[in-house]
Amino acid sequence: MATLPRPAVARPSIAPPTGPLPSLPVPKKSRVSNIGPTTRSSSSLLPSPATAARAVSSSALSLRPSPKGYANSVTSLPTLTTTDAPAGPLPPGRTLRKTVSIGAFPQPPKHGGRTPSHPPSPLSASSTPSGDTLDQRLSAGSKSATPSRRGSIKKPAPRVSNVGGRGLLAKSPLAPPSFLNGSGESVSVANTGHLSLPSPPQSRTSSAQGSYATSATTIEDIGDDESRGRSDNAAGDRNSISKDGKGNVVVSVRVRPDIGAKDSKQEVEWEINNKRALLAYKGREGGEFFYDNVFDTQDNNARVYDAAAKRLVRRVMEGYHGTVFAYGMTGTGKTFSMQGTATNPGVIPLAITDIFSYIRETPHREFLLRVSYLEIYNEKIHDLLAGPIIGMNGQAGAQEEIKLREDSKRGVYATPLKEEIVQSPTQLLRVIARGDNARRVAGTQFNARSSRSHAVVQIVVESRERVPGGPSNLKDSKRAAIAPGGVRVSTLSLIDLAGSEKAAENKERRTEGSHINKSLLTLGTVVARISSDQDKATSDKDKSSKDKHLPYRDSKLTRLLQGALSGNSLVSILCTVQIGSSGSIAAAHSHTGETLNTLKFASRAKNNIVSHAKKVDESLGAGDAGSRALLDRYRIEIQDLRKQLEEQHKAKESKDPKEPESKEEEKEREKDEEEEKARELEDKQRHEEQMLEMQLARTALKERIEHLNRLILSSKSLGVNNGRSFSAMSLQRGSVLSSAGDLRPVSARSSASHATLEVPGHGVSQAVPNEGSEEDDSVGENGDGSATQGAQIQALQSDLADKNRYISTLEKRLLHARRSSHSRVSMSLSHKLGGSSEDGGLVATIAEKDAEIHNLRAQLEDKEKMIAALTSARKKSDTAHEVSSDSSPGSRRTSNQSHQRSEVNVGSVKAKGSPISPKAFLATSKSERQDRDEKLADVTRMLDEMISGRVDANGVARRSSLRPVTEGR
Ligand SMILES: Nc1ncnc2c1ncn2[C@@H]1O[C@H](COP(=O)(O)OP(=O)(O)OP(=O)(O)O)[C@@H](O)[C@H]1O
Repeated sequence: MATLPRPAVARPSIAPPTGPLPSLPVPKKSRVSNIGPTTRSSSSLLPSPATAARAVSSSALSLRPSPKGYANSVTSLPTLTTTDAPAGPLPPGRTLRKTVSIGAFPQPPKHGGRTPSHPPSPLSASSTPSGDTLDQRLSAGSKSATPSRRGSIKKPAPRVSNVGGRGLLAKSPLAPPSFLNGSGESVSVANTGHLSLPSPPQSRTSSAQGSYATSATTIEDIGDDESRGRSDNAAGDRNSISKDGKGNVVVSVRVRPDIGAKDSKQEVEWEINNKRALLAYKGREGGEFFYDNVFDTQDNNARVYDAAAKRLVRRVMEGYHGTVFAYGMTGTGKTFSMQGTATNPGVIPLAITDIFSYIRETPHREFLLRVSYLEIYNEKIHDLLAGPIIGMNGQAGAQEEIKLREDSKRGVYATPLKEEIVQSPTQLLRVIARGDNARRVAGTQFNARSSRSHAVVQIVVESRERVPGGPSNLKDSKRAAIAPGGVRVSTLSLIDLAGSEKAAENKERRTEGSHINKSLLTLGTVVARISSDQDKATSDKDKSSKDKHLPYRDSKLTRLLQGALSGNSLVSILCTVQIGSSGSIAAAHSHTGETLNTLKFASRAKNNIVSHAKKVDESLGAGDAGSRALLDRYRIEIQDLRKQLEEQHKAKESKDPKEPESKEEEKEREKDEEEEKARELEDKQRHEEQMLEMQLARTALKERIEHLNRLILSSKSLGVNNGRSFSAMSLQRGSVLSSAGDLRPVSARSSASHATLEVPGHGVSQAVPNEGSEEDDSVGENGDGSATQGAQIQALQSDLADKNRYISTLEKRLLHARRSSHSRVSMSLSHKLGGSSEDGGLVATIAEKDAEIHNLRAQLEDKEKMIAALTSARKKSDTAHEVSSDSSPGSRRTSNQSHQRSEVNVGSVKAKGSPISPKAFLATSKSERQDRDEKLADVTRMLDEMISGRVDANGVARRSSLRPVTEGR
């Protein structure tokens, strides 16, 4: 069993599209080697560089009438003659690179339900059920590895009746999957550094045939290739492009090998001269047909591509619209030429290789590629990339109808059509292979896998100048995002037409055939009517009026090709024929007729179609053309996103999501702390105020106590130890005596002595010294205790009342101060008191002060008791005095007078006067005086003890109140 052919270098990776671009061979060099001396030595029919040069320069050839028969039958077709250019030697070793390049290309998948006529992809070998297929592929691979024109010649595969592919070819689940993974899955699109584009949407719906926005003029960018240092041997010398635009249309004829032909006579009648690009029929309707290229049966696809499409593809990359289509009878090799095989890739995969090679060779521009794939089947357009439509019931549903529309900018386009953005050759091939799988094919009389539809691959190429310095320079504005130049949007259309055929026996095939034939007939009609006078001198208005008379609308095919046929596009037409035919003579004769028709079509196309394709305008991101350019959209979107990112970054820098929170928290905390401090301060102030108030209260209490103490001391001094007190009492006594009416100065002295008590806040009568009171003094000093004691008690009661009022006033002030202070700081105080040692200390202080106040009050009460005791003693003394005086009227009177005095005259002895005369007082018995003295001594002792806290005030008023003595009594 043969082994798989191994290329010299690794095949392109079929890794996911997100991976880096695979290492691609350089197709130009590879394919150039195909026409090198080594290859050419194998056969005289091998193409040479000279042939290639001649082929491309054919547009500059002179036209002359054909001397042979075909010119007679088709008089309108001129015969082209040319002169071969000298062949130049090719560098050795290119054969190997060429083989690698071709062999590295994947095979567009075919349905597994049929016997493939093309060798399948070697990468699908493991799943290929047919060993023959594998052999075929290996055979093809071997041939490819040894470049030879024989490599492309093989026996046509036996026909297989197959039905499937949308009802034509059954797509068996066991069908070998394409190595391109053309299973209809969406191709993921990822960033690619090569394209320098962001990850775009995977696909989008857009037009297919748009972008024909420029008016047809002659090519004006001569020298583009030279500026790149590239030469295009296969496509020919750019100088061969005539100014009349004929160089923009390349018509080639490819002869399919027919190894199984039984009628050798057929081949004898034909002359195929690829050097001269001549195809001559020596039969009855014979003639010579000259084209831009004639490929014989041993020319492989690479040769075809180099000569017929390579230059066009390059021009598309430069900004021209280009259309390549294969035309010919069924089974003559259109699909073979367009798609090729794994070992003999056709125009489409080679173009894809070239596209990405061009991108690599053009670092100063950035590109975006999107691809769509449609077919026209029975005059209906179907999207081959849309995938199966699943209806509500889970079954296949109908695809949305695709219509052709036209506008002045985009020309004729199909919509809605899915477009997929591709970023690598593999990805692009996968997408196309997926469309191939969806294409309708069926077995016919002449082709086991006949294309039953016209298939149109459209690759939209967007490109723009790269901005120096990278995308960072595109920060300023949207306008800057598309600066310095606009975006070119050009379209490469690669079309594999269905083949014309005779009426088939199968009704379905007949229906298909009728549509195919009708559309091809329309195409022929349009091509036949296109005047070769359509040159650049023709105005657009005249041209459009002419277009209106052409039957483009008679078929969707011609409608879709209108832009290309009317001159807005570079055009390359590859007509395929088969010379010789197996079968009967009649069939062979019919076949020859079809071949001649194809040749006639090619000749008309060659002569009539004139393209004045012009490099498309670069859109500046505005208008319809600009709006179609995804490159602009993405760039602007990138710009916007970048701006947003920068703004977010700036915002983040200025206000870090975490920092602001922490700052806010910190501020909050600081605020709280400040508030706390303020509260603490307020609390402190309140404390201080409280302390101040307490201090004030304490001071007031102290003052009151001191006052009371003074008062007590005075009371003591009156009757106990203090001689001076007695002196004072004597004064008091004197006053008492004076109050009796006889001793006026006593009153005055009494007042004076009373004033010495210094009772605050009490109106004191001015002391009037009485010089004549000596007697009174002596009386007092001598123990006139009775009158003196009552006066003392009265004075004490008066003072006590004053003191109580004073205390009451102080208490009121304290209470008021507390209330006002409490109203200011009560709230903050409540926060601060809890817990702190300072607060605890404060509380303790307050408690201490309260206790102190309590003690003071207790002392005050004791003193009140003392006063009460004094009062009681006085009463006893009075009672005793009354008892003693009851025996004499004088004494009773004195008692009455005294009682009357005590009741009425409390504060002013002087006012009432003393009813007791000193004599009466002195008349008291000695024993009584002694008794009084004893009692007075007892009272004095008791007072001393009470003051010192040793005596319990039994039976006296409680301590709980600070009532004035007068009230308490
Ligand atoms: N140049 C060629 N060399 C070798 N085999 C060829 C060549 N051209 C065509 N064939 C073979 O002929 C068969 C028919 O070719 P193909 O399917 O490409 O014809 P077609 O023109 O596309 O037919 P249809 O119009 O019915 O689709 C295929 O098996 C293909 O491999």
